[in-house]
Amino acid sequence: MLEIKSLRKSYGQQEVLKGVDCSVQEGEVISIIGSSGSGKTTMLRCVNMLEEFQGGTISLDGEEIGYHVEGSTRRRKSEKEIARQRALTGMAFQQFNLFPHMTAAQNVMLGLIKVKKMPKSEARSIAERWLDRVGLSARADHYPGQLSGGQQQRVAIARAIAMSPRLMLFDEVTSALDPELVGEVLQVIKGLAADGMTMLLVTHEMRFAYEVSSRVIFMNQGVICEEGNPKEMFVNPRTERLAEFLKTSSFN
Ligand SMILES: Nc1ncnc2c1ncn2[C@@H]1O[C@H](COP(=O)(O)OP(=O)(O)OP(=O)(O)O)[C@@H](O)[C@H]1O
Repeated sequence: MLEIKSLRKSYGQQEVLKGVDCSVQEGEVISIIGSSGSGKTTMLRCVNMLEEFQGGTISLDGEEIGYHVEGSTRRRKSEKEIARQRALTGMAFQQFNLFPHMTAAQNVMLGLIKVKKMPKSEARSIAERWLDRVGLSARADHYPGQLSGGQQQRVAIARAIAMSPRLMLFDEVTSALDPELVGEVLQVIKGLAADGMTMLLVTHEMRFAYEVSSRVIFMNQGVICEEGNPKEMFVNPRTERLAEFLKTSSFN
């Protein structure tokens, strides 16, 4: 469903993605691992159209998405087109980015009303359903400031999924959480994986990547260095780089 071909992305003179090729099939749960600065977050941000890229293509269900810049000109897309394409992928971030003056339910409803043009009552019932799914039905009318970090992250995940994206992107969603709150968020992601949602996760939680992923992608210096089934890869890494990375990671 997702096809990334020869993706290249630079920030100024620094080339961060140096030709990434990756295809994702429906229902796959893929963890992207690798040391800091290897380009994991940048890759997700290109897919979610938060970053421009200079080379390659990203296609979702055969449709080319993303911002490709050729020389100094961007392939022009209308705002409407960008909003529609961005809604094809949902993204949850390390920082939850909830609107503090809106309740949990209102945060989830916002995109449904503004982007999907849904009537308020319908948006509310979808928000309630997803908040219930992430274990927060009793907190629907609480403001982010009244919720723990783990609860806020679960609202952020519910907000992204309520938009019915084809693909969910998770960018280190547990990194900003106190250790005792990590489990509840990982549990929600595990549940979504069990439901068959297609997802790409950037994570430093190696044990989680091992348990939940159908495939793991190891990135190093802007390229995919190794990929495969975590059960094989983590036990018998083919490359020295992955072996070294696993030694310094939390996987043991
Ligand atoms: N907005 C930006 N402007 C300039 N350079 C950036 C920007 N965002 C990221 N970079 C650089 O791009 C490189 C890749 O960053 P990226 O965040 O994709 O790595 P990562 O693998 O996700 O790392 P981490 O695990 O630390 O999040 C890094 O060298 C980073 O400093």
